[in-house]
Amino acid sequence: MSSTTERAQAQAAARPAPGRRRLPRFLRRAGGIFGAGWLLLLAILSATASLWQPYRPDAQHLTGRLQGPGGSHWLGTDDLGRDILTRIFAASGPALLAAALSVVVAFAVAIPLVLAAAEHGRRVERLTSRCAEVMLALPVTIILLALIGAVGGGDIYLIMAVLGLLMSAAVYRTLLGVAQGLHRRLYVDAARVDGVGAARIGMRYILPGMATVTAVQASQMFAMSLLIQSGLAFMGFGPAAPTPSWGGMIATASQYLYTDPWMMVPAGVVLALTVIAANTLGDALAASPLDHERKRRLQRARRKAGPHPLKPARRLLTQASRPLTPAAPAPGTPLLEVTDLSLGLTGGPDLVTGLTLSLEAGDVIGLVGESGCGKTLSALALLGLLPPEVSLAGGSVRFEGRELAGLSERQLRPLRGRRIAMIPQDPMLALDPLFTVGFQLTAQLRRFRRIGRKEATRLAIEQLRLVGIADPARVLRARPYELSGGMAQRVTIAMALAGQPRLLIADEPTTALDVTVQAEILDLLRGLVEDTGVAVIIVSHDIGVIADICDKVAVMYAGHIVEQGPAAEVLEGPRHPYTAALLAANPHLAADQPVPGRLATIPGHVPAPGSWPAGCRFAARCAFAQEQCQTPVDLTARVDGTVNGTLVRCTRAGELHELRTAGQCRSRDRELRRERS
Ligand SMILES: Nc1ncnc2c1ncn2[C@@H]1O[C@H](COP(=O)(O)OP(=O)(O)OP(=O)(O)O)[C@@H](O)[C@H]1O
Repeated sequence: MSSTTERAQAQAAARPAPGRRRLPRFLRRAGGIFGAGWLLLLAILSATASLWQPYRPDAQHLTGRLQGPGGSHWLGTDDLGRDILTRIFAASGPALLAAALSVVVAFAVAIPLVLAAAEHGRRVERLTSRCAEVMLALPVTIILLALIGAVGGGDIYLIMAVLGLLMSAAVYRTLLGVAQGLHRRLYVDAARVDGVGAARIGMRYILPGMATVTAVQASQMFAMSLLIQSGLAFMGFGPAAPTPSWGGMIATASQYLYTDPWMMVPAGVVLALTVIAANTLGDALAASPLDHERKRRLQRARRKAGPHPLKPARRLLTQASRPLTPAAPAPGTPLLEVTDLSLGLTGGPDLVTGLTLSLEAGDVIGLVGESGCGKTLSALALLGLLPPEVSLAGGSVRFEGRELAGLSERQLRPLRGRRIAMIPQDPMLALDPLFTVGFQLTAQLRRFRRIGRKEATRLAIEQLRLVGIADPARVLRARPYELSGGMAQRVTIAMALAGQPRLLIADEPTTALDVTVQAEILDLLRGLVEDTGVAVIIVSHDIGVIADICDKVAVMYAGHIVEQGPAAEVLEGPRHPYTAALLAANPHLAADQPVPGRLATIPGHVPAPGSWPAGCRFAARCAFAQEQCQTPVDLTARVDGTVNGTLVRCTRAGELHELRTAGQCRSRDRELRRERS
C-alpha cells in the first residue's frame, strides 16, 4: 500500500464518524448524554401523559391503598389508592414548565441589563449593579411565602416567575463579567470602529460569546427552581389537593415512612434524577471542549503564523475591477486637519496635548514613539472611540471639511468604516473566531454597500484578491484560526476597505507578524495608497516600519509631538534628541553595517501623565539638556532652514544639528550612557 493511501486511511480512521461529528460537543460526554436524555424523556412522557396513562391522576381506589409496585400499578398506589406513576407524570409537566419559566424570566430580565451595562460604560453599570445588589439582599423565601399567602400556592407559574425575577440579579452579576470581557475583545472594537451599532454588537458578538455561561447557569437554575418548587409543595405551599406535585407526593409519603417506605421512592427518585440531570447537563456544557478546541487551534495558528506562498500583492492589485474610493480626491486638499488636540483623563491629568496634524488624500503619516506616548489615544480620538474615562479637553478634528470633535456617537457612527476605517494590531484577535471569513466580510460589504448576498460574495472574492490572497474561495470558507497571521491581517485590511474609506488608521498593523510578512503587509498598504488614494495614519513604536512606508512622520513623546515633517527629512536628519535616540535604538541595520555588540537604548523611561515637567518633557533623559530646557518649549519650524514643513520642539535643535554634523553628538550620547550605567 502506498504511503499516501496509508495516510489517507489513517486520517479517515482518526476522523469521527459522520453522525458523531454532527453531535454538539456536550453530547459526547456521559453527563451530557444522561442529562439531556433524561430531561427529554421526562418532557416527552409528560407531554404525552394523557395518551398512555392507565388511570386519571385523581382517581381513588380506596380498596387498593398503599400498594407496592405490581402489575396493575407499576409504581404502586398512595394513601388514597391513586396510581403513583400517573401522578408523577401528571405533576412533571407543570413542574418542568414552571422551572423553565423562572429561568426564562431571570435571563429575560438580566441579559438586556447586562448588554446595556457592558455597552454604555460605568454610569449605566453603576446604576444596574446597585439595583442588582439591592435585589440580591432581598430574602427570597420570605417574599415567596408572602406571595403564596396573597395568591395561594396554586398559581405556581406566577410564583416561579417572581422567583425568576429575584434570581435575575445573580444571573446579571455572573454574566456582566463575561460581557465586559467580550466587550474588550479586539474584534468587538473592530466592529465598533466599522460603525456597527450597539444592538448589533450585542446580538452578533456578545450574546454568542455568553452562550456557554448562559447555558450552564440556566441548567443549574432550572435544578434549583425544581428544588424550591418541591420544597414549597412539601411544606404545604404547593398546588391544592388533589392536584399532584412532586413535593406534595413526597410530603404524603413521609407520613408513611416507617410503615410503607416504598411510597417515598418513586417521586423522590424522579425529583433527584431530574435535578442531577440538569446539573450534569450544566457540567457537560461547562466542560464542552468547544472553547478549548477553538483556543488550541487559535494558538496553533498563531505559532505557525509566518511567511506564506502568496504572490506579491502589488501585481494582484491591478486586477481590482472597481476603484475603492468613489472619486479621486483632489490633490492638495486637506483630508484631515487636527489642530491643537488635547485629551485628558476625566477629572485627571492630560494624556495628550497640542496635537496638530494635516493629511491629504494619498498621504501616509506615521505616529511613532515609545509605549505610553499617546499615539493610540490620538488615533482613537479621530474616530471618537476614546475609552469612557478619557475625554477631549480641547482642539479640533476636521475631516473632509467637517468638524468631528464634539459629534455624538450617533453622528460619528456613519463615518466609521465608511469614511474612516481601522486596521487592527492583532488580526487573530480582531476577527471573530466563531464565524467564517466569508460571513464576516460579506456582512461588512452588505452593510456598507447595501447589496445582496450574491453580489457581496462576488465582491468579497474581489476584495480578497485585492489584498493579495491568491485563493479567495478557500479563505472565505475558513475561520480566522485556520489562517496564518499574514493572511488574517490581509483579511482585516480587506474588511477595513469594505466601506471604501478615505482614511485608514492602522494601529501597529505589523506588530503581531514576523519580519517577512511585515514587509509584505507594508508593501500591500503602500500599493493600496498608490492605487486608491486612501490616506493612512500608521501608529507604531517601530521607526523601521515608519521609515518603510510613511511620507510624513510625527514623533510623539510624553503626550505631544516633539518632531514632525516629511519622513525622509526627519529620519535622515533628526533635529530632536529624542528622534535621534529612537533612530539610534532601532535594531534594523543596513546590509553593510556591522552588528553591534550591544544595542543602543534610551536611558530612563517616559514620564507618566501628571508628572510631566513644565519644561522639555524629554529633558530628564536627554544627553544635551541644559538650564534653558527647564522652560516650556513650542513646536517651531526647523532652525537651519534647509527644508520646509518640518517642526521641532527643542530649543537646542539648531545647535545640536551642527554638533551632529560634526559627529560630536554620538560621542556625547555614548558618554551619558556610560555615566548612567
Ligand atoms: N483608559 C485609560 N485610563 C487611564 N490612562 C490611560 C487610558 N488609556 C491610555 N491611558 C494613558 O494614556 C497614555 C497614552 O496611552 P496610549 O495608549 O495612547 O499610548 P501609546 O503611545 O499608544 O502606547 P502603546 O504603544 O503602548 O500603545 C499612557 O500613559 C496611558 O497609560
